[in-house]
Amino acid sequence: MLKLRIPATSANIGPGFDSIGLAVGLYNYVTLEEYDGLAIESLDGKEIPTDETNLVYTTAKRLYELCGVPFRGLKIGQINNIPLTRGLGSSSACVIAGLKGANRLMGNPVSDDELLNLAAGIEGHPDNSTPALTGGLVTAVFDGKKVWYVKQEIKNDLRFVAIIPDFELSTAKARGVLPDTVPRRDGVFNLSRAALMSVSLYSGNYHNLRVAADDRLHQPYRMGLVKGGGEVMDACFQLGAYAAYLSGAGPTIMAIVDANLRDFGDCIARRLPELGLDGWQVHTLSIDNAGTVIERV
Ligand SMILES: Nc1ncnc2c1ncn2[C@@H]1O[C@H](COP(=O)(O)OP(=O)(O)OP(=O)(O)O)[C@@H](O)[C@H]1O
Ligand SMILES: N[C@@H](CCO)C(=O)O
Repeated sequence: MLKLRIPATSANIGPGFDSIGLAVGLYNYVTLEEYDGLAIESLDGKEIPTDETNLVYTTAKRLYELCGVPFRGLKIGQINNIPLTRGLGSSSACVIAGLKGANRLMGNPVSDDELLNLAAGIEGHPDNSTPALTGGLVTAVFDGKKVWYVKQEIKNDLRFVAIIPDFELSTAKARGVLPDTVPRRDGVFNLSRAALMSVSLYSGNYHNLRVAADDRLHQPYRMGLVKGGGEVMDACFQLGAYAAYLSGAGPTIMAIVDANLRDFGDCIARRLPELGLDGWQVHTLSIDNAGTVIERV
């Protein structure tokens, strides 16, 4: 039996739509073993699909088929700490668990880079799936077949404070509100900031982050789907965050704060009820530079 640990991921980081993402220290755990049939158990009682539509199962089965290895079936156990459909890469975590786990069960016939290509093909974009496997800060291009990427380990002097609404927002719905074309000035606005975000996080030039996190490609269109999101962003800046942005497709708001700002998470959690946002959760997370780990064989 295998046990995998897969990190949550935060994609886009403001302007890097479909191209920049990072992994954080919030983990799903998945056990996998070959089995005659299908048995999927949610070990923490969270509601997940336990039939043949389960994403860990479908991706694992797909890799067996791609490799031409007879597929008997799988027994899967899941601990699901990454909240579903909240912009923290829950689907990528399943895809990576299925691919990495199946590959190991078959004796590792496929390279990690090829697993990343397959994962991006399944997800449609590489900004969650790549850091979910590699960890760290990832800047990536998916050309439809291959992911061209750089992983950079970033220092542990930042905290990523995930402010998670009590409602879901599927990636499909959040992509559905985006326009097909954007003005050239918005393209220039974003590409300059995406480059600045990537290099500023890596180099520790955190004073750039507030400007670098601004975006005109997706956040202005999606914020209408996140009731209270604008107020939460304002509160993050009042409390001293370097930056705040819509994590992935939302609805989670992610604040980037200095690690020395130890009470930021408590302060924002106290502010939420004042904004009428009961039921939201706050997790203060560190960068995960390790990526997916096979903890036990
Ligand atoms: N632990 C899990 N077990 C099984 N299926 C899951 C699990 N987590 C997510 N999924 C599947 O992935 C879907 C959510 O994917 P979606 O892309 O909408 O959100 P997300 O990955 O959390 O957000 P984002 O891509 O913006 O970070 C769920 O509806 C479910 O089908
Ligand atoms: N880049 C993706 C991340 C969500 O999977 C989006 O914003 O739609």
